[in-house]
Amino acid sequence: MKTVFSLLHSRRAVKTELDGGVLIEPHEKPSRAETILARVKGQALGEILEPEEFGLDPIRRVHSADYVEFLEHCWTDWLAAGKPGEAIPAVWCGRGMRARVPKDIDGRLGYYSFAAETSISDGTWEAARASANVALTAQKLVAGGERAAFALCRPPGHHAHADLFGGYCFFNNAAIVAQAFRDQGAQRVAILDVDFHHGNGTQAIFYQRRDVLTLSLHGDPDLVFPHFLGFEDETGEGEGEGYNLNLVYPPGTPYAVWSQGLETACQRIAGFQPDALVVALGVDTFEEDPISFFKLKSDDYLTLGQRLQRLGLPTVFTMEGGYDVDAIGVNAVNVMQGFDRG
Ligand SMILES: NCCCCCC(=O)NO
Ligand SMILES: [Zn+2]
Repeated sequence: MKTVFSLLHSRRAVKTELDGGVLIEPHEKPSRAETILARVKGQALGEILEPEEFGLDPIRRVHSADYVEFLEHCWTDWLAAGKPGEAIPAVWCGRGMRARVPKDIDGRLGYYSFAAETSISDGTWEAARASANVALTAQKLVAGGERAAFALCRPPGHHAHADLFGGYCFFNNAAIVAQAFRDQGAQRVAILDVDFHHGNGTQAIFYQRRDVLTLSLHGDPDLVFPHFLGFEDETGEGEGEGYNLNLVYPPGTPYAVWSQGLETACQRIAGFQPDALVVALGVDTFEEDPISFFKLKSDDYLTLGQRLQRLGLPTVFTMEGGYDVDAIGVNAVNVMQGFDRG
């Protein structure tokens, strides 16, 4: 399987993540991508390509123009306001307030985000743009005939809404890929999110649409991020009713249980008969992940890859979460090797 990777991921090197009331070293750090890349090379998974430049149009097919504009200028606006630290949202449009875009950078940070753990600093814009280019390059490979491709994206994307960042995500790479398939003539696309956390952004982007089926297996939002979306009664709206599936699991869930949900999702995908499949691949489902509570083991990712291959669909993998850096390379590449072996 070919991998797409950009060294520009390393421009995303914030020093802070708000966690438990303190600023910690971010879990979403450059060594995650470097470790996965080393494993891709060590396992001779396949050719490694740099991304092509696709510009802002494919991004704006998913994200609002004002949100993209905000992200491009956020850091310089923050500096111009004389702020001493990294850009962290601290005020939001609470219930009963007015959802309008303020002029002030503090107000705009809150307007365009849903969580405070995702700091912004110099280079975040460049890295997020490169991550979307990585995903679009993988999509182009698959649209061009490759059975599958691995978009080694960093920063991740599945929490990003059309005009909201959060959960370490800025551009929703999986959604951008799905929309690119649709814009190139695919009638139906499925997005399967196997990250530990609910793909709230992906769900929201396609919630009223029936051309893109969104499915997510994840930790109970009553207990974990993103807390305010991802419950099993969210099945789509209007035209999209019946085209969203959430499967929620408790602490300690092992592969034996999680894989039953995977099977349910795979059967739903098969019934939808998509022209392409996008897999939002987080491996924070791993038993040792520092911020999650499932109990998948490294070999389970081989089995996961094999099951996905059996769907028989052109497939783009977009890298999402996974924070046990020692294991992330083995776990992520196991999915690809399981897929390749079929
Ligand atoms: N306390 C913030 C947790 C953000 C979750 C990021 C993630 O892995 N999403 O898939
Ligand atoms: Zn996650």
